[in-house]
Amino acid sequence: MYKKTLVVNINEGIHTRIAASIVLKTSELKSKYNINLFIKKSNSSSEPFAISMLALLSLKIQKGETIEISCNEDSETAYQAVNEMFNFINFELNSNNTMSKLDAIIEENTIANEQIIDNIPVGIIVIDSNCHIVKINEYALNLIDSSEKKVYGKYIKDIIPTSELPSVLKDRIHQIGQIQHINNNITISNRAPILGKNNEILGAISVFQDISEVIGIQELNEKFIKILEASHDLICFVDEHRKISYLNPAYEKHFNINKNFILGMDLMDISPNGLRIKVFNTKEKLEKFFHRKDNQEIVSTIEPIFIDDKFKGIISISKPINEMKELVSKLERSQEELNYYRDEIRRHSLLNFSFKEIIGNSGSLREVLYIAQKASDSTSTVLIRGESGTGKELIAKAIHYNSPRKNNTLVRVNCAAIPENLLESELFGYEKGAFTGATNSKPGKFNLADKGTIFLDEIGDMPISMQAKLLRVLQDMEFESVGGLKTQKVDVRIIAATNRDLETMIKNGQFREDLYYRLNVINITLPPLRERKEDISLLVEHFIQKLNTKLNKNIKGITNDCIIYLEKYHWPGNIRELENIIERAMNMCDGNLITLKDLPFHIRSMDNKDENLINLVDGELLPLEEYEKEIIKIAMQKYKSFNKAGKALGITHRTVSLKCKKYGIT
Ligand SMILES: Nc1ncnc2c1ncn2[C@@H]1O[C@H](COP(=O)(O)OP(=O)(O)OP(=O)(O)O)[C@@H](O)[C@H]1O
Repeated sequence: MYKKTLVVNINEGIHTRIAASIVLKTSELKSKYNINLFIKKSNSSSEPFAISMLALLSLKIQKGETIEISCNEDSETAYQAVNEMFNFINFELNSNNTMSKLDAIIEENTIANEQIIDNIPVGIIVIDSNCHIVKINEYALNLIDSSEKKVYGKYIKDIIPTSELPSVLKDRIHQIGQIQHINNNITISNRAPILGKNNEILGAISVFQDISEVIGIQELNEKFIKILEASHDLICFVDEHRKISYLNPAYEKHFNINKNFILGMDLMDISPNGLRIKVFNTKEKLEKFFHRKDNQEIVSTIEPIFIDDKFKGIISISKPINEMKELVSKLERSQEELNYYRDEIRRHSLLNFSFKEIIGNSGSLREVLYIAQKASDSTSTVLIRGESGTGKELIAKAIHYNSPRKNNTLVRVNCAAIPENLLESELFGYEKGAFTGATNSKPGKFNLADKGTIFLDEIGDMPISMQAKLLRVLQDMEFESVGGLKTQKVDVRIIAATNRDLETMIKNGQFREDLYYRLNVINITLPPLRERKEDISLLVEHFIQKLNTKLNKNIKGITNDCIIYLEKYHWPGNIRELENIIERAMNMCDGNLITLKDLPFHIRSMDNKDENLINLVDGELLPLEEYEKEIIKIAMQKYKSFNKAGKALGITHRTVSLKCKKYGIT
């Protein structure tokens, strides 16, 4: 490459006529030496431009600036061509440097053109025949967020990678209305080649406009239409010329009309006395107005539309009242149901969770209730033992709902009912993706019981592997969910229950001893019903009352014979069994008193006659007082008066009364 620098000494710099002289000289030298010449400002980092009017004018070379003339060959002819151009500028142009009046007019014209291009509200980019940017206006610079200095002389694709101008140069074909993405904006562009007098290619021009906003508005419009079409309200637009311009499908359907016959019609011709015409004329909004239209009751809101203070028509939105009435009555019905269930739940919670609902007057039950009431005030772990059906769950609920935690949750986990492989995730929860099917994370029972109580029912059936994990929670109140890395801390009160013989299970290695001691802080053992038969008559009375509501019956009581038989029975299923037998008897009962025939056969067939007067308990005799208590009770149940009972037993009524007091017989 051969190059030479010189200082421009022309008073007005390289203005239009000078640029034209240089271009003319360049084409002379091209025909003489068949060589291309290039020019650039010496201090500029951009590539040299092939000499052309566009390039020279874009460089805006001023007096005193140093320029570099070059040729991309290193030959003798290149040397001569560069030197001739150097001499031409240095000696001919630099010395002959005054601007004529004609030059001034041409220059003014060029400047005016430039200003027009800069102020036009579209983007303009011009490239020369080498794809270098030679003109870019303000609009385009704003769009690409750059400055003239950074882009002039640069290869177009380095500045706008999506530019199609190089292909316009190559193919010499106009491109019209092309969508182009520039710097996150959507533009529409026209592109054209710039051809010289002899049809030679001088460059290419792109004129474009940012239409991002237009596209955004179009999208918004489409979404808006979708909303209108999906709405159940009856919607109608009337434009500023009083023509119907839109009806939504709900409107068409409700009034059974086809929009194609209505759209474009004058509102005056369709509904000359309606509310819409009124709002159209007065331009005053009508809100929630009840009226009749086509014999149907509807409620409408009709509003004038103003855009930039200009009246653009009206919109009416209506709802048929029948539909609303239906909705309101549905809502009222749901509300009633809700109130009913709310009351039921409240009633249930009051009924079920008070100690008063635990029936029985026997010493053993009173002892249990005393401990349970004390346990309510404490936060210590409670272990409730007792045969199936003795009321363990009832006691657990009573403890929770009488404790300071009563406003938080009581969560029951039946350890025997949950499969071993699910128990851990049930208790401690799991994280999303912890196992196949875990599409969402789920909290465990311990999370749900935070600040409340967890009731671990059938704890004796908990698999030994889980017992270790449970022990950790009992010790530290800490655990990790399945698949979770974070240790979670909770504040949970533990009540456990079982009907299993934990001590034997420990001996057999089926229950952890350490867990047993952790659980067994407050021990409540519920006596089986056969050991507190004195509670049977009270329980029977309680169940009759409770079940009358459930069964919609009005049973008043039970005969004494029945009670005697019920007390003789050994109750393997305890209170649950008694409750079931009373429910059955109430179903069998024809009158309002349960009699022997209503009891199941296995109870009423228990024959007294073959038995001894006194039954031995496990082959052992009981203390005399126990028998005395039993006899007095039976007598009082049968005769209901101290006198009569005394007569039957051969003792005074006073003795009967004293014995009743002694043994707590009411
Ligand atoms: N003292 C009581 N007073 C009134 N009802 C009771 C009493 N004890 C138990 N019941 C009733 O007996 C039924 C069985 O009670 P519960 O479910 O509490 O027994 P459980 O010992 O937990 O039984 P399981 O070990 O089989 O789970 C329930 O309907 C309960 O309301």
